[in-house]
Amino acid sequence: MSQTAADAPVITGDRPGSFPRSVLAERHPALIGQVRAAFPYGPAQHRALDALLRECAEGVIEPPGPAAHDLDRWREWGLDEHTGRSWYEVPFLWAESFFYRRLLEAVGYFGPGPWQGVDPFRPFKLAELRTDETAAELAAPDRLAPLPAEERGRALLHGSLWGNRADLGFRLDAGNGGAADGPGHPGAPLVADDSAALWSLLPAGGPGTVHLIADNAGRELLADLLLIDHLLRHRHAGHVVLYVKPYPYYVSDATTADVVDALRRLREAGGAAGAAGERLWEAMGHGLLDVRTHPFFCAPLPYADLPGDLREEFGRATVTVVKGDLNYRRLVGDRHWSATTPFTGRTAYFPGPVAALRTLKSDVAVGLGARTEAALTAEHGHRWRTGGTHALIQVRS
Ligand SMILES: O=P(O)(O)OC[C@@]1(O)O[C@H](CO)[C@@H](O)[C@@H]1O
Repeated sequence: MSQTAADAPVITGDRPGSFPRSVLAERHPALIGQVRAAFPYGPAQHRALDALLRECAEGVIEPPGPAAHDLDRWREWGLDEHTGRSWYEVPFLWAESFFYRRLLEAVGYFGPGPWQGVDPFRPFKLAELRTDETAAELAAPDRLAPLPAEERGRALLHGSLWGNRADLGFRLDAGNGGAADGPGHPGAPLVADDSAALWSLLPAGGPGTVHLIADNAGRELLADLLLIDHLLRHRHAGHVVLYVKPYPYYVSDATTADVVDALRRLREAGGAAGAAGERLWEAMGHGLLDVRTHPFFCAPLPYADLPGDLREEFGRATVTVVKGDLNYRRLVGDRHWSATTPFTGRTAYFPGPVAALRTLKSDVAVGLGARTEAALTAEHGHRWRTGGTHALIQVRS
């Protein structure tokens, strides 16, 4: 069934027991606690964190101070309209984005001062680069090495897709600890799989430009970088642009510093992963791999509101690959769509071919077959949408 925005309600946290409500009421306070415990913050930062905690628990949305560096930008993004309202009643996407903005402000990230630029999530991201799971993933390219390039490409695409499950915000929920034991794992059937269409946009030897809008640092980014190396090495793309966040966001979203950490981790891994790390390091030096960012990547807005400069950039890409759940919400619109609403219709506005690679971790889903949706709901209830156990690849050529 096709649907327009007018009949698909915007997702908010107003319903007790709903997924967004649990994020706002439980995940955010837990995150404040984790960040506080990870740094020797001073009294002013503790007071600001206490205030944010109170505000999340019982209060209404407060604006940033009048001297905030980005006040005008947030005004354009709906601040005046949402100030003074409950966190639960404003659009979920807006509330989450603004929460991360406020958390960074509370710990002094935006400065001026000695804590300016100190990423409050960095200890968690660095720890992830040192886990056994990460080490196992970095050994995988050695096992893939004897396979034909096409098969390796498919495996690396799936690695990048399922890498999206390694999102640190998602793992804050106690109930999500078991996601790894659910039906989802690399190789499990996808709820939608347009990967053939994706590969047909990227024939080997083609001079294409791939734009990849990154999601999480750590394991997901390592897998993305291995895929990018494959695309460049086998000439599926002559140029790759990797878009990252301009500041820490949704706990583990990748920034430029995280790309550097990931490239260092790849290089020290040795073997096939290490060789990929060396090639990527050089590719950056030669401008074959560009890392870019833009304030819009931390905006509480859908991609339908892309600013003109990004619209032009994406319009020039052979394909833009959009990673992860949050980017998916922004790509199709953070609304209660019917799951059978066509993906092609929802992304028709996008200025060029676009591919979504995402594990399902929120209420939003479009582009599924009616039978697929019915089977998923019969087997898992609502949980297939939010549990991170299912994944999709959707393409609009
Ligand atoms: O974009 P990602 O990393 O795949 O997922 C981000 C995410 O965990 O954060 C939101 C809740 O905070 C959810 O909508 C979504 O599942």
